Amino acid sequence: MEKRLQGLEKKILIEAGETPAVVYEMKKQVDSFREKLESVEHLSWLGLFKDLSEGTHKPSPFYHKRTLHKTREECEHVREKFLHMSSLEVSEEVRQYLKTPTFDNWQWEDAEIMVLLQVMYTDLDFIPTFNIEPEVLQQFLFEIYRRYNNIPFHNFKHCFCVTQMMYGLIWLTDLRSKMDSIDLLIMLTSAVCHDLDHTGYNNAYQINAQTELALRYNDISPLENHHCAVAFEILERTESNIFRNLSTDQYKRIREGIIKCILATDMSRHNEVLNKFKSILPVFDFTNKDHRDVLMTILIKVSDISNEARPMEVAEPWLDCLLQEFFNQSDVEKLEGLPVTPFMDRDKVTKPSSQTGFIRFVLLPLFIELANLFPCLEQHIIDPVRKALDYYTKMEKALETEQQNRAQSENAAKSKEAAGGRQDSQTDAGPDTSEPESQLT
Ligand SMILES: Nc1nc2c(ncn2[C@@H]2O[C@@H]3COP(=O)(O)O[C@H]3[C@H]2O)c(=O)[nH]1
Ligand SMILES: [Zn+2]
Repeated sequence: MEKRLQGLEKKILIEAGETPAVVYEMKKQVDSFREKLESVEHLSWLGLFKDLSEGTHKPSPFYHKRTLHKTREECEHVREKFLHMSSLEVSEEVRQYLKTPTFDNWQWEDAEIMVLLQVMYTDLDFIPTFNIEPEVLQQFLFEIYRRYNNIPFHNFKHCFCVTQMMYGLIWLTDLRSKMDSIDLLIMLTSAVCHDLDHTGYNNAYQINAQTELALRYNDISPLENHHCAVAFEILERTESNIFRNLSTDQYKRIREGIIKCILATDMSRHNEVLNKFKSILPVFDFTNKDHRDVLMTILIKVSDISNEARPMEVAEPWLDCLLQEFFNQSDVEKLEGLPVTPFMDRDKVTKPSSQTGFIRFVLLPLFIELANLFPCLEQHIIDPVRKALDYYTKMEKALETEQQNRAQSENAAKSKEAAGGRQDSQTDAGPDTSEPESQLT
């Protein structure tokens, strides 16, 4: 509209020699319309962002500067790179490294990540077992890449990390000898799909803001239901349906499994899922389907929150990304007058405070139960988490000491200032009788 108006203005200017008042009026209306659109957060996917840096809070560095969804150009560029690279052989060294929780995602760009996901499907023998055509797997992976948004944390790289941890756990625990291929396919594909089209605002926000998702799913795990629905939207299309050569019964079982796994990632169900696992642990039986189903939900939950099980140089940038997304949500909650999610509030949370509580009360209790079933995991996922807890506990103490020191020196400076002020006023008013020295003089 703006462009057409500019064109019209130019034409009139050439023909009439000056801009008529009616054009000025129209320009004013277009400006005010743009302003209106830019201030409406829920229209952000139009690419018309309200820049939160105008507010009193420090702006999130890039969150609002980007469009939520990937652009067509961005996708095509990555797709071309991916297709080009997918024919290249991935070295044995990388294939082995990919099976370990020490894998560093930050060293790989998105097209390479897609190749690595392809390697996972290949090395778990899914291609021949389920008769998956390479082009269909590539199309599936491309759609997955496309439907993760440009947000700080719940993005395609997070999808990869969760899937890679799941993949690592499958190898470390030798699950291939304990569960059948369909279960493994369910686990890996659930991890790939588990946060599809996340917008960077959690369920509490969805429900409080009465978003479209909350309305659609009646406030019941709106996000997880959506991630799952998007997954099956992709799988409904023949060209990206990696399950298209399976029997109806196999497809049914896979669909049921994926739905269970993705819905279990809703953290409001954390205790429910963990308690179920604890109750069957003493009698855990791999031949029991119910037991295997619960284990699958635990494995996806562990993978989903496993950043702190990674080396510090991999984990710490993830925490920055998470806090960026958290702070953005709480900023928006404040702006919209919604209840502010306490653990996302930049005025209340610090890096170490966020991690010590999370590791103590959420991560370790969950990881320890999984390690009860698979003691070999202790060194791979529990030891690094304990190290991280130690690191953040020390950081928290250092921060507290620094705050105390700062408060003390501020108080000292204030008292000094007050004393100086008093002395000045006393000089004006006459001798200070309270001071021994002045009494002597
Ligand atoms: N504080 C903290 N929270 C985490 C971490 N990893 C995951 N989470 C939380 O766990 C949640 C898992 O589900 P979500 O992806 O919805 O959102 C995630 C975050 O809220 C972490 O390292 N630190
Ligand atoms: Zn996730």
